[in-house]
Amino acid sequence: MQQKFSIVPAMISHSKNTVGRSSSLAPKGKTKAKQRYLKRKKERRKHKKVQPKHGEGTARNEIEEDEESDLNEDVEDKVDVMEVDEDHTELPMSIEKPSKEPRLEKRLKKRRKLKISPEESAGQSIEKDEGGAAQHEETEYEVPEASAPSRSLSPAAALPSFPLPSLPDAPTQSALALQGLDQALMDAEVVDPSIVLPISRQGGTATGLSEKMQKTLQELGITELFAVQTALLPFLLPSDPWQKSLYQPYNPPRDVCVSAPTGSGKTLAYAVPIVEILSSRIVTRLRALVVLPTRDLVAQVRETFEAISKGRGLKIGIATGQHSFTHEQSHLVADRTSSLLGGSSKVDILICTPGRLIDHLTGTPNFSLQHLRFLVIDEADRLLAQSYQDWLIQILAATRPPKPSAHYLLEDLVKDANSLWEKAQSRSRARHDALNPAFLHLLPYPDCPSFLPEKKEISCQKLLFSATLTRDPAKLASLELRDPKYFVVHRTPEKGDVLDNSVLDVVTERFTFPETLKEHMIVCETAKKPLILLHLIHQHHIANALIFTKSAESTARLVQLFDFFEQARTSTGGGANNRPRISVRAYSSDLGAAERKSILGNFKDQEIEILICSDLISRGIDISHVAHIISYDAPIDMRKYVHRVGRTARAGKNGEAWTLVEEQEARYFKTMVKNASHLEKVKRERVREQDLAAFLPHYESALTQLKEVYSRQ
Ligand SMILES: Nc1ncnc2c1ncn2[C@@H]1O[C@H](COP(=O)(O)OP(=O)(O)OP(=O)(O)O)[C@@H](O)[C@H]1O
Repeated sequence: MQQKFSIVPAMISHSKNTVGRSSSLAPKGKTKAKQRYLKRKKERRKHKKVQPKHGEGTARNEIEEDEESDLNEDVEDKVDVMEVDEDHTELPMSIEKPSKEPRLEKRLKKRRKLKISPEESAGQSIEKDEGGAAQHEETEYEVPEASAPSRSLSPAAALPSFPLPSLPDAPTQSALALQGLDQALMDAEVVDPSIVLPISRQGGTATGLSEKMQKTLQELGITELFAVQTALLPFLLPSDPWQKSLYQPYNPPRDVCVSAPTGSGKTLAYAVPIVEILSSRIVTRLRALVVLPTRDLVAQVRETFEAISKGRGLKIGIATGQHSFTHEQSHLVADRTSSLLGGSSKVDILICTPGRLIDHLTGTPNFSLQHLRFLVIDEADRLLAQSYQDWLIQILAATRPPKPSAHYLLEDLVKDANSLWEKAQSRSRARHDALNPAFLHLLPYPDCPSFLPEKKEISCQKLLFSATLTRDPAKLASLELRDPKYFVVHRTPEKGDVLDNSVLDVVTERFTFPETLKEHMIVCETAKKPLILLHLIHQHHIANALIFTKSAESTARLVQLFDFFEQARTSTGGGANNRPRISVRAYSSDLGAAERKSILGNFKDQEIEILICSDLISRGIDISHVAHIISYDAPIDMRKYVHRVGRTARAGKNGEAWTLVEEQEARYFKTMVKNASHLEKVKRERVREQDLAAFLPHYESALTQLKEVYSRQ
């Protein structure tokens, strides 16, 4: 009995403030469990007395057995205490310390330590009733595993053994990628990039193009349609003339998302149908809006539109912030003085950057998007990542008719007669001409109810394009696409490809690269990178190249070093080869818009051989003679890599891409490319020390000069 009580303080002694009555109460209140326990104990004692006769138990064994039995008792005591507690019998508060068995006491002390819960260790006392429950839980888990089987008297079934917990198999990468994916993307039409379709002037039906357009394209040297165009033109220009009509309020067109490699002709894929459809318009309204991320791209796309819309009478405008706001306003809107509910546009097609577009939406009177038939978002993934003034939300709101205000007027009539009067006044002052049918309820007189099931859906068709289209469901949802149709221009799977699902490849960023592109990488020491770049350019006679750095600052520094090197090289007779001094210029956001335009013009005219640039022109820019791309600073993600290298090998031309990878970046870069299943396409090149030797003297002289310049600054 003493042993039984000796265990109780072990469970509660750490809680000095526990409330309880005298110990004499506990033995008296024998429960059935206690009686069972005492019976078992008796049996065990009997059994022990018998044991020495059979075994050769030493004194030590006896002690161990004793301890074991104590432990078993300990366990059972705890069970008893639990039962006592369940019966709401309070535990004894003061218990005598056991006078014998120091080893057991040691073990108990150890266990006491283990039993201290975090709250208690923080000095909190536990109320006995509440703490009791907590202790029960502890007690159950504290039973040492080894001692569990020794409860020989418990029935085996009382201790069911459960299988060990095991982790389920992780879902495959492809399963994860497809989770939450838009069904429309899963049902995408996959287009083989090698498909071409001749533009024949006789059989116009194959391409759906008008005679006029075929003639224009052929004059531009375009004799066949590229893959993305063969898929998109029939979709946007169906043979049914009704579906080609300017507005389709009863059968609004489906929205379109296109993922196609760099240089595959996406611009013409949307520009041609827009020009074809808008050509039937009679009055000028803003009917096509093309949003692009940079001014340079706006200028480029404008050239394309102007080239293919010759003789159509369509007016094309741009808004990029390059000119003053009033200048732009005067080019976009005909009448800014009177209030026109239908807006007043001077252009049919507007190509713009999102920031400037929002400025006009909010600050230019009579600038309206209610007549939009096409909303094009090119480089969609880049633009959707940009949240400037919630540009997308504002644009979409401007294309939608405001909610009919009939109820509103009635309710407001009661609430605020004054404001209603003002509204009615301002509307009646506004001229109502040119209202889109879906906006007719803006008129100050009531909307006549009709028995005809008249739909008033807007006919604005959204067209999204990118070489690295987003799969982000949230971003796609923000576009409020109407029954979207996806086109994915993707290489057909090669033998041995693990994944042969093109859509899966797109969503897992296994992008398609131009067939005509050759890729290399050079792993090098950071300190030797500039020297290796110079060697590369001279060794491979590189010209018509874009060299990408990580920032405008790096661009400026590298250009200066390059200039000093060329100066040193040519002043001593040409150095390693007799190549005349290479003309190199910087192109980054550090330069003003006019200077950038002029530099880009000079590069296009091949007056500048090499352009060292930041990622400002890594997207979309189309310069046909670019033969080499050098990533002086390795790109940090696959999308950036795709767009950089995509500035060459465009429209079926050959091109080479080089990436200089610093030793410490090599692992990251290789993993990135490997994850895109592209590593085998990137050939590793090695540069030997002796190859660099010829460039070293001029390089060192250039470095010294550069240091001087920077120390002066
Ligand atoms: N059918 C065609 N035949 C010949 N050249 C074409 C054809 N379609 C487009 N091109 C030319 O291909 C080049 C690349 O086209 P475009 O700039 O539209 O590519 P992209 O797919 O938009 O590339 P990126 O994703 O890099 O912006 C342009 O110079 C364009 O004039």
